[in-house]
Amino acid sequence: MASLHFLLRPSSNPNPLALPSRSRPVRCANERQALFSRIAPVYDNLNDFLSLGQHRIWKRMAVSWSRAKRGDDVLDLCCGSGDLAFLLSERVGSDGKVIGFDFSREQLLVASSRQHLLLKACYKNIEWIEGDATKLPFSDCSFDAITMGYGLRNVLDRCKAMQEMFRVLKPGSRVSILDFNKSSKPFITSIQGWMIDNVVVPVATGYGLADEYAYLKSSVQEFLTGKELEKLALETGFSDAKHYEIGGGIMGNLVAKR
Ligand SMILES: C/C(=C\Cc1cc(O)c2ccccc2c1O)CCC[C@H](C)CCC[C@H](C)CCCC(C)C
Ligand SMILES: C[S@@+](CC[C@H](N)C(=O)[O-])C[C@H]1O[C@@H](n2cnc3c(N)ncnc32)[C@H](O)[C@@H]1O
Repeated sequence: MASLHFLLRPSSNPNPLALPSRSRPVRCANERQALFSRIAPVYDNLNDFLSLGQHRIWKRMAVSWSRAKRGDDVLDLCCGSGDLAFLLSERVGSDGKVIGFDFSREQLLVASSRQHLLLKACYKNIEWIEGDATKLPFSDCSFDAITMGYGLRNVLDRCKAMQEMFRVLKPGSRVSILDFNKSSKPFITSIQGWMIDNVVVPVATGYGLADEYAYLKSSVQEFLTGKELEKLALETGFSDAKHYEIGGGIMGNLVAKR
């Protein structure tokens, strides 16, 4: 029986029906948690549709850059519905162990149900844990690799999340962080903004999730550029950090070595 381990705690969102207004930025962790729980039922299908399946390629690249290998203990932070955790699971095999970690129980429930539906033997090596990326419940130097897909931009205290990743990684191991690229090229920024305004938000509106997807644009604007991400990693203590632009510059991936 595959492992399902949620740290049980009451929902921290007192009123999940109180949607944030598009004019008001999503500022507190509870609001973000509620946002990701609301989009959980459609998240996977919308990613496939909106990226024309490209996000699967970007996620494979992120997992490959983590250098996770057979038998490793690995962590997928902000795992959501589990795409990167499933890819990691195939790489580390049944001798390895994958932890998918997220603060949205609804996302973890989707991940866990996919784990049971996909029926691959190696997926038994995945455990889902509910918690906050800025307070990881793991000992120092526990993991051989960490991945994080579309997570860091959404975490309120990015410095703390980076410090926690550094703490739980074994020396010599890598973290691979995939996200939208906050480009310094105005052309890329305009294309990205145009896609969100004219494709992503109109499609999401059809599911009653306009505000949730409009948040995407402001979150990319408030994110760090590739150079700033490299600087953050080095300041956190990582010995090496390199940011790669992918998907024509729309996406980026930071690889940092402890
Ligand atoms: C992978 C996608 C979205 C992930 C995602 C991340 C978030 O932080 C969210 C926050 C709140 C709500 C939703 C999300 C969320 O879904 C989909 C990305 C779609 C893009 C707009 C990219 C479209 C790309 C092109 C179709 C492909 C072009 C590639 C080519 C090589 C130039
Ligand atoms: C856009 S989704 C990405 C999901 C998945 N990694 C993927 O690539 O499809 C962002 C995820 O980060 C999680 N998240 C955001 N802030 C978090 C935090 N502080 N602690 C734990 N999870 C967080 C959300 O619940 C959500 O599932």
